[in-house]
Amino acid sequence: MSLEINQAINILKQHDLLVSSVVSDPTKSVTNISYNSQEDQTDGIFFCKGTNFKAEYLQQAIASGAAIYVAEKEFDDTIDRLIVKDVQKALALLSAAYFGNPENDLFIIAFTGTKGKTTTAYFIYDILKEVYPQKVALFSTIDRVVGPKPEDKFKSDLTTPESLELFRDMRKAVDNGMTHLVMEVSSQAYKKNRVYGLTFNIGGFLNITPDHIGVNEHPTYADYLYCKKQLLINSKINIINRDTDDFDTVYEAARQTSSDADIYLFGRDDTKDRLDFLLESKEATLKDSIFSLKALNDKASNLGIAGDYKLGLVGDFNEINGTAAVIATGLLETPVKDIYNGLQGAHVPGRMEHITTKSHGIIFVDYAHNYASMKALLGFLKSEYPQSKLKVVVGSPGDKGISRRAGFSKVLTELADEAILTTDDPGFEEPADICREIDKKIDHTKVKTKIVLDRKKAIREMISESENGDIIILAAKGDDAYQKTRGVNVPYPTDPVVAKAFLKDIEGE
Ligand SMILES: CC(=O)N[C@H]1[C@@H](OP(=O)(O)OP(=O)(O)OC[C@H]2O[C@@H](n3ccc(=O)[nH]c3=O)[C@H](O)[C@@H]2O)O[C@H](CO)[C@@H](O)[C@@H]1O[C@H](C)C(=O)N[C@@H](C)C(=O)N[C@H](CCC(=O)O)C(=O)O
Ligand SMILES: Nc1ncnc2c1ncn2[C@@H]1O[C@H](COP(=O)(O)OP(=O)(O)OP(=O)(O)O)[C@@H](O)[C@H]1O
Repeated sequence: MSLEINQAINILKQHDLLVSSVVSDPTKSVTNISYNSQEDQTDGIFFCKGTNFKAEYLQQAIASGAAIYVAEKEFDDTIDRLIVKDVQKALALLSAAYFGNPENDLFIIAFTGTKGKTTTAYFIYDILKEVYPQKVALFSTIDRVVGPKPEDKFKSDLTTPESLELFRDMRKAVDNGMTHLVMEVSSQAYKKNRVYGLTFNIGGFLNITPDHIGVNEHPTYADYLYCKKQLLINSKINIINRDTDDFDTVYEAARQTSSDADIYLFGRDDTKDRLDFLLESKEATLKDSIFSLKALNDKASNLGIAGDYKLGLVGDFNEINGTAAVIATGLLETPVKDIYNGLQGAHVPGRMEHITTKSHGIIFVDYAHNYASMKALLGFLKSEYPQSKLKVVVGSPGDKGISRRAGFSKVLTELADEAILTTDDPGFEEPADICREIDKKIDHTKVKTKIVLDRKKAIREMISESENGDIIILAAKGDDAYQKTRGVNVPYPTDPVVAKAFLKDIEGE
């Protein structure tokens, strides 16, 4: 991979990002790209970016071979440099060019939403794999898949990677023969310009509720919404949940760059205007749910996807994600039988996984980790199993999503019977303080609670204290295999592994 400095300058000029440049030989090409001084920089272009960036990092980069740097201010006047208005935007544009614009060789489907991005991305991935085996890439919060071999699948660090890694992994995907990419786009991705300059073939909007608001994320809900809606402004075809909050704002964003013919609206309420697909729940059991999709106009009928679908994942919210996936894959003219089969067999690690026990009720492991998702989850379980006690093991992270704590107090009071409050990624906060903060706003006349900080112990206690008829919900951590504690990812076996190991001890195979 390489990038000629002339080309870099032209790209920056086209986007009105270049402030000044000092370049000895513009025909020279760099053969390395990095924003981390700890990496090799031989003949490379180095980006000075980040809130915690220090001038000494550039000196390290120069010492290890950087040929030119890109920054928002002059840190050093001894080597070539491009001074830009926005280094994150520059990083995205120049990374795309450096890696040979792999985005042009991929059909990219991207989804955003406060909740359901990962689930919808896996649904689409599992459906498309039926039609394009070994040709579908996935960039999700859980895994990144850039090729068909086992080593082409690895754990993600972010929901949407930094632009350099994004284009690097797209390049790998294209070189590995991938033709389609399904990805999640977080609001932070737009806030940090990780996807700057990228146009998506299909962009989907699932929902928005207040979340990710705080010092390290979005200053206000308005900023969160602004960032989230950017996905639709940057997508050719749009799929929107008609029932989302702030629908008018979201729809207007789609209309900025797409005509009505390229905007597909789905929802559960047929009295709402402009609806293309009506979603109706038909049947739900402990293991699966059946929903139907009705086409309400010619545009929708033309996709040929109306009918019944079965999901191997319960939760009425998953029918919303499933519908979005059916429409997205329908737009690719995927045969209905493949959509049906892919959806029926879809599996999302840590999302509504259920574990049956012999005499301790049913255990659900789910990633629900704010008021809206927990309300959807507990509300669904309550309506399906009105006679059962809902017993929740949950914690809330430190250093971020502070509003989730009050959200948990509220939703546990509204819907749970018992709760054990425990540790979940405490970061630099004391987990006991976080649990107490949740506990003090719970109405204890409605729900019985206790605090058990050791998460494994909390899970074991809840299982020991439950019997058939009870529903245990291990919430908010999904398949996470670590506890983020004081800057370190402390290994943790995952909730399902802890639960299954304990059941084996007390119930045998
Ligand atoms: C607050 C924030 O968004 N930070 C992101 C950002 O960090 P940054 O650019 O400010 O970098 P920094 O951590 O301040 O470090 C400074 C710079 O010095 C460099 N450095 C550092 C040390 C050294 O020795 N040499 C060196 O060159 C680093 O490489 C970096 O470029 O860019 C980094 C990637 O380059 C991200 O990893 C990082 O995400 C943080 C860790 C994070 O967790 N962000 C969360 C909030 C996030 O983005 N979440 C969303 C999901 C939200 C949702 O669920 O919807 C996501 O997309 O994952
Ligand atoms: N459409 C939806 N509406 C409300 N809640 C949902 C929806 N889809 C999933 N959930 C709930 O949210 C949890 C997280 O789902 P998922 O991982 O798919 O969302 P996400 O948008 O990727 O979340 P995050 O950004 O927090 O990683 C699920 O475990 C489920 O409890």
